[in-house]
Amino acid sequence: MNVSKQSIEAEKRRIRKEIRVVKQNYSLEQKKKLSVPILKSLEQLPEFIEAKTIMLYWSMRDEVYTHDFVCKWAKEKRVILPSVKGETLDLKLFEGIDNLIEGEHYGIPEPEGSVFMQEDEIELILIPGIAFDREKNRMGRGKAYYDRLLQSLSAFKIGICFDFQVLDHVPIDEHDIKMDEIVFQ
Ligand SMILES: Nc1nc2c(c(=O)[nH]1)N(C=O)[C@@H](CNc1ccc(C(=O)N[C@@H](CCC(=O)O)C(=O)O)cc1)CN2
Ligand SMILES: Nc1ncnc2c1ncn2[C@@H]1O[C@H](COP(=O)(O)OP(=O)(O)OP(=O)(O)O)[C@@H](O)[C@H]1O
Repeated sequence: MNVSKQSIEAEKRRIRKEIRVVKQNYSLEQKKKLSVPILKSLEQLPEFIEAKTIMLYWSMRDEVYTHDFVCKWAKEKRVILPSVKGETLDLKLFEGIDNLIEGEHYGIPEPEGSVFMQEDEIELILIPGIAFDREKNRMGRGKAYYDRLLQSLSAFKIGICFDFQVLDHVPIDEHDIKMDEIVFQ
């Protein structure tokens, strides 16, 4: 691995640590409250309003809280969630909380059932991240799941986060894929 790649990864590690510390100042309840206005602005974007098939995520404790949002919009739109499959993400249709099972590796709830194959029908993807910058760069948890997934999808990409996750600059390497929009508050 060359020197610049090493320093990018070191910088990403430093940022992940820094953000983790800030997040510890907020309880789950506080994060749920902070998530409400963020999701409100998401719902107002024309790209969101118009999309019929959207990929969301089932939030982990440190992310913008999406559980109620997923259930709400699944009544109006086709909602897809990621399912961890080795080093890649499968896409699966959300068919209600009762059909969620614990995912492999990280235990994130994900739909049980067959893989959603019509990838090109996904119009919008909501993507969590550890940090974003104003150039719409994103860095995630360091496993490159979304970077790999986004290579093959042409949907409108929206990064979502709390305001303290927006930095002046996040380090990027050649694999990192820019967002089309960042929603935060
Ligand atoms: N809600 C949610 N679902 C998602 C993702 C995500 O970021 N958020 N993913 C996006 O890629 C995929 C899962 N990727 C993950 C990659 C790494 C870790 C992870 O390293 N966890 C650490 C501890 C948590 C942390 O780093 O803050 C661990 O298990 O030790 C978790 C999930 C698919 N589903
Ligand atoms: N599309 C890809 N194919 C192969 N390797 C990749 C790809 N994207 C990134 N990598 C490598 O995977 C490692 C982790 O990448 P990176 O730090 O960019 O992940 P991330 O954006 O934080 O994670 P995620 O996308 O899961 O949220 C790096 O060594 C990176 O070079």
